[in-house]
Amino acid sequence: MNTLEIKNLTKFYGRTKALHNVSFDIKPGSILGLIGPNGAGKSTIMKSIVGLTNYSSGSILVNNEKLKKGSRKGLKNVGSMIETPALYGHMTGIQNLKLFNNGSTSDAEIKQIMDETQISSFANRKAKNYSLGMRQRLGIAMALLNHPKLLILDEPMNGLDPQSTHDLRDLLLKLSKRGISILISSHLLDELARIADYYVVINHGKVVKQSDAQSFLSSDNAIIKLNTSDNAAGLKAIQSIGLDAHIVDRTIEVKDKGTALNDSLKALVNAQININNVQRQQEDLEESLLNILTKDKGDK
Ligand SMILES: Nc1ncnc2c1ncn2[C@@H]1O[C@H](COP(=O)(O)OP(=O)(O)OP(=O)(O)O)[C@@H](O)[C@H]1O
Repeated sequence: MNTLEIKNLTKFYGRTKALHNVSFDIKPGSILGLIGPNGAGKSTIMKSIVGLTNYSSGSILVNNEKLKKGSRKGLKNVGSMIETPALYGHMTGIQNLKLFNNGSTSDAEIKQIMDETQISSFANRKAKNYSLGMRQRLGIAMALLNHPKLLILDEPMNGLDPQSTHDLRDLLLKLSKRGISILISSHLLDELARIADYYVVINHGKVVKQSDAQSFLSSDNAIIKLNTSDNAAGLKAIQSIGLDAHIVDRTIEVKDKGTALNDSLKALVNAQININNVQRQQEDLEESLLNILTKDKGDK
């Protein structure tokens, strides 16, 4: 059973179509990174799940239970922090936490959540005096109340310093190992790449790609970098067998497809060019995303 199933979610803001037939699932204990440019529709998906906005059509199931549009019923298993957390500024962090406890979280569990999100040192101060990072951490603590099976976090690393970002990453990995599923959006793609098991790429309200993290990054976009005794002649030899190659920063770069590595090496040996260095460079998440978005533009 999937923790979350979104099917054909479509949303109009007035006449603007913000989401168009969006479908994806999250399995128990997995972390799904929702990525895409500004205005792509990530927050709208998250808000639709937690009933902060009414979607126009489609369905959302949490633990096989279909959510009613605009209703919070069925959300007992969902903890969320979307945009800036909704805090009562005149109340302290602990008071805010206790207010959002529906009674199912014991004091000992609240203490554990405070320790895990590292808010104990400022939990007795009024929330209106918190920095952005403190607000984020309290927001995450609130999302962890009431034993969620699904966590929805919109840009949770916003405003966090490097140490807090690192700690949040560890916490999210720990939670996923406990079986909690996580839907997370972030513009910090390097950070996301360290935790996500699965990615869904949204562009102009549509899912343009979804895949597990491993195949997302090992898709046909790796590059072979070759340094040889004569790069100009080497490039010619590699291009002559039909491979896509260029010289970048005094290195021959070959698009890694199929048997490109073997074929390039053979071509160099046949042309009697010495190979000084060979590297295979995997594309990172940011490059993958840019490639997908560029391709999506080209398809239009
Ligand atoms: N309340 C609203 N009224 C009208 N249009 C809206 C509203 N909220 C969002 N939109 C539009 O819906 C589209 C999707 O916005 P959304 O906030 O979901 O994008 P996002 O991917 O979360 O972007 P960002 O990365 O900037 O947070 C955008 O075109 C946006 O202008």
